[in-house]
Parts: sequence; structure tokens; C-alpha cells
Amino acid sequence: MSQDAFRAALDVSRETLERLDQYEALLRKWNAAINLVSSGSLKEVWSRHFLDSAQVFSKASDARTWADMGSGGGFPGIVVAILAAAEAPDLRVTLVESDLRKATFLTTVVRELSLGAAVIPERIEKVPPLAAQVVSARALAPLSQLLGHADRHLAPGGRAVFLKGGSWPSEVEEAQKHWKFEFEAHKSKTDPSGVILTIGAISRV
Ligand SMILES: C[S@@+](CC[C@H](N)C(=O)[O-])C[C@H]1O[C@@H](n2cnc3c(N)ncnc32)[C@H](O)[C@@H]1O
Repeated sequence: MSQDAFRAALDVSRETLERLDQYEALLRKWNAAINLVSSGSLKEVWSRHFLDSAQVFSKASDARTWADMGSGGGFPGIVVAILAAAEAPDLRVTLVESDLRKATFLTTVVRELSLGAAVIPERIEKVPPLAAQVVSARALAPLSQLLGHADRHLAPGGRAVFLKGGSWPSEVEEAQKHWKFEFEAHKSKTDPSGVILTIGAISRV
């Protein structure tokens, strides 16, 4: 998918497209030295990473505080911060990433694109409660574990937005053994078997 196809799938401003272009250039430059994303998926960066992450923002664009856990090369957290720069300028995004080289990359992107975001180079388990209105994650851990992190880092009434692949029904079933929660599964635009799970009212069983 090219920038044009991304634009057809999602109505975003020229300013946002320019920031995504800058982000793509930084990803390509740094990916040569540190493995931020697989080189195969870099060929389809606009669909596999940008559009995939943008779906997460669209599920909670009214938030003011957002924590993305295990951001890696910045998915979905950096894309959320880029979309927010034009559409929700008051939103503050916290990116938690335990790998120091990736966290340095994320800090560079935040600085060069002037994003409303901060990076915490730490394991999410060690970070003091963030009291975020939204927490997100992609490819970090099974749902049951993610709910433990969400429970600790969400403000009262907050919600989680997780990108999940085809195994999501069994992950929900397993998580329900340990957690009570309300959820909705929204069909992914980028993965035919994947969903965006929006989850609220999380408490231990
Ligand atoms: C499979 S990658 C996914 C990265 C990104 N979310 C994506 O979808 O492209 C998982 C990332 O989480 C980070 N990570 C793993 N365990 C973590 C933890 N406990 N706290 C914070 N980051 C963690 C890893 O360093 C890695 O960058």
C-alpha cells in the first residue's frame, strides 16, 4: 500500500501525511542498524504499520492521556501521536519501551516531529501507575497479561485498545478466567482475521 492508498482508506490532513513521510524516512534509516520492524514488513509500511496503528487511534481519539506499552518501532504509539498532532492536539502519549536502542529511536522521532509524547525506557511492570485514560499495545503479550498492565496503568473509567490477530477468541476465553471486563471486537482493516479489541470495566475475578 502506498501513501495514496492510505489516504483513500483514511481521510487525514496534508500535515499528517508529511509527518508520516518523515517517520517512514527515520524508520528506514534506523532499521538498517537496529531491528525495529522486519525488512519484509517495511515494504508495506503504510498498511502493515501505519494504517494498522491508525485504527487504534480512531477507537479512542477523544482521550487526553494515552499510554502505549511495548511500542517497539512506534506501533501504535507514534502513529497515535502523529494523528493526534492534527486531530487532538491536547492528547499526551506516553510510550513505554524496555529496549534502550528502540527507546532512543522513539525519543528521536518525538523530538524531530515535535510530537506531544514522552518515552519511558523501562519495563512496563516497573513503571509507576500512569493513570492513563487509554492504554494500547500491539504484539506485546497475551490478553490476560495485557489486562494486568491495563488494570495498573488505567485511570478510573479508562479503556484499553489492543490489536489482536486471529487467536483473539481463545485469548478472550483464557483472560476471562482471571479478569472481568467488557469488550467489543472491531474487524481489522488490515488483517482479515484480526480485530481491534476495546476493553473497559476491568477488574480481577
Ligand atoms: C514484538 S515487539 C512489538 C512492537 C510494536 N508494538 C509493534 O507492534 O510493532 C514487542 C516490543 O515490546 C518490548 N517489550 C517487551 N516486553 C516489555 C515490557 N515488559 N515492557 C516494555 N516493553 C516491552 C520489546 O522490546 C519490543 O520492542
